Formats: sequence, structure tokens, C-alpha cells
Amino acid sequence: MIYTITANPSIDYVIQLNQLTTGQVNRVKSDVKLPGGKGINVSRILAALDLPSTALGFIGGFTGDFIQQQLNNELVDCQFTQVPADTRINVKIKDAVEETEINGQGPAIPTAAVDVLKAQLNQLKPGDIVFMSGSLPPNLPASFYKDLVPLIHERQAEFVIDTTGQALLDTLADRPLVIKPNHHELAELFNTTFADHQAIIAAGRQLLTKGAQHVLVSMAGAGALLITPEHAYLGGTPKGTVINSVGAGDSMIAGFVGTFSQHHDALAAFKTSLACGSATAFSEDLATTAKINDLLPHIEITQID
Ligand SMILES: Nc1ncnc2c1ncn2[C@@H]1O[C@H](COP(=O)(O)OP(=O)(O)OP(=O)(O)O)[C@@H](O)[C@H]1O
Ligand SMILES: O=P(O)(O)OC[C@@]1(O)O[C@H](CO)[C@@H](O)[C@@H]1O
Repeated sequence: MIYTITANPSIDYVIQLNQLTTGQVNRVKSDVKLPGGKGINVSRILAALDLPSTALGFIGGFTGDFIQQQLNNELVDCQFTQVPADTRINVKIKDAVEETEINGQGPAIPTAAVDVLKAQLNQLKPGDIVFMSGSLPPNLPASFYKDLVPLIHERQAEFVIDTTGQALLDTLADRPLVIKPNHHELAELFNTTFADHQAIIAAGRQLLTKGAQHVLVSMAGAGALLITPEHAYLGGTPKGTVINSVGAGDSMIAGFVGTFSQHHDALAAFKTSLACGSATAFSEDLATTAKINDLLPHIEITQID
């Protein structure tokens, strides 16, 4: 079983307009409200791939009820812990030129709710995978996700923490199943800029040496790299029109983890992950099953090292 933990879920209020002008009233062309938060996005993509998962995390208030209701409609199993204050609303504004995001802070999480979440990890079985991602509500310590790793390892389960910077480096010794920095995040990690794919591959290999089991490096419209100790593969993006790339990274990692959990085949997992990422970028909401299946035959992977 795959579990996702979203400490700070959101309703994503996605607005499309012709042009965003600050300091005046802007009228939207279309809008949609979606259950959001990185772990929840992973659970939704896994459902689109027909793979079960259980979504854990903290929700509260009318916004939390909306998320629960939407996930029930999509048959995503949820074991959220209720907190007193409302779950946040994140605003995603897409105009003809760019995407602007305004993400809320999120509610305070009482200690008792943290204890409930920790106790839920007692249900883990050997081989389960726990995916943790997204910002932390203001009162939780920066080490919140990492502190759950010993509880996960106690049950012989695997983990993935989608994070960046020092927090990413700090997880490596615990052998995360996969890490997926984008190329900007990877460059920042090494305080450098990459001249070519070979430079990215060399940096990725260092993260493998430090303990990551698999390294994916996403490059938005330029696709992604899968880096193994022996080889490196470049995956492209299929043709399509970008509508809303929010969640493309979550979709990519969901595709990888979900497929890998089934077949333990990293290349097959990479192919699905590319289809999921692009299918989300080409949709207003996250990728659907139909969109992923449409794109899968058009994903090209080349061994480049
Ligand atoms: N413009 C695009 N066109 C086609 N595919 C895309 C596009 N943007 C993203 N993707 C797909 O999604 C994958 C992940 O995207 P990206 O590199 O932007 O991740 P990210 O930085 O984690 O994204 P985000 O934080 O926006 O979710 C890419 O490797 C690619 O396969
Ligand atoms: O504020 P955080 O937790 O860093 O990011 C939250 C968020 O932007 O991430 C998802 C896309 O990856 C969205 O569904 C959600 O609104």
C-alpha cells in the first residue's frame, strides 16, 4: 500500500484570466476549485493509474470538508486527522503570459493531532511506501517529515520526501526510494549552473552515492532525466498545449512511485512518470486516466550515458 502524508493540504482555487493587473479589479475567464496539497495530488494521480493509496494529513473546517468530499467522489481512501481551524486556500492565477501562485500558511496543528498521525503509521506493513510532501503548517518543526522516517523504517516500509535544499540532503542517508529535484533545485543544491546533461548526471550520481535509491531530475517542458549508477536516460515531453502545470511535479513522482511499486522496473516507472507529468501540464486539473493513456505511447526515452 502507498500512503501519502500532506501536512498542509489546500483547496486550489485555479483562475484563468487574459491578463493579471495588480492594483485593479481583474475579471476571471474561468475558475475551478480543486483538492490540493502535494501528497493529495499524488494520491489523486495514483487513483487515475488505478492504484490504491491512503491519504493521511490534517484537515479542518469547511475547506477540509470540501477536500474530503472531492476525494470521496474520486474513491481516494482518506484517513485525515481533523484539526480545529480551516484548511488553507491556495490561489493559482494563470494569464496569457505566466502562472502566479499565492499559497496560504495553513492552520495550527494541535499536538494531539500529530500524535494521531504518528499512531496511524502503526498500520504500515513491510514494503509499504510512505510519500511525504508539501509545506508545513507554521507550528510544526522543519524536521516534521524526517522525524517520521524512524517510525516508517520500524515497520520495514519505504519512504519518499519531496523536498529541496538542505532538507533534501538530510534525508539521503535514510535511503529514500526516489528523489525528484527539478534542475533548478539541483543546481542550487550544488551552488552551480549546469552547462549540459552530463553535468546534471554527475550531480545526480552524487545524490545516489549519498543514499538516494533513484534520482529523477525534472526539467519542465524539456522532460526529465533518470540517473542510475550505471546509466542515465533522457525522457522527452510529448506534443500538447500547456494549460496548468501546477502539480506536474507531484504527478511525475506519483507515476514513478506507483509503477515502481508494481513492477520494480525503474525504466517503466520513468515512462509512466513522464506521461503523468505532461498529462497534468496539459490539463486544467491533474491528469486523468484517459490523458495519461493518450500520452504514454508518445513518450520517448533515450539512453544518454
Ligand atoms: N510545459 C510542459 N510541457 C510538457 N510537459 C511538462 C511541462 N511542464 C512539466 N511537464 C512534465 O512534468 C514534469 C515535472 O515538471 P517540472 O519539472 O515543472 O516539476 P516541478 O518543478 O516539480 O513542478 P511543479 O512544482 O510545478 O509541480 C516534467 O519533467 C515534464 O515531464
Ligand atoms: O505550499 P506548498 O505545500 O509548498 O504547496 C502547495 C501546492 O502549491 O502544491 C501543489 C502543487 O504541487 C498544489 O496542489 C498546492 O497548492
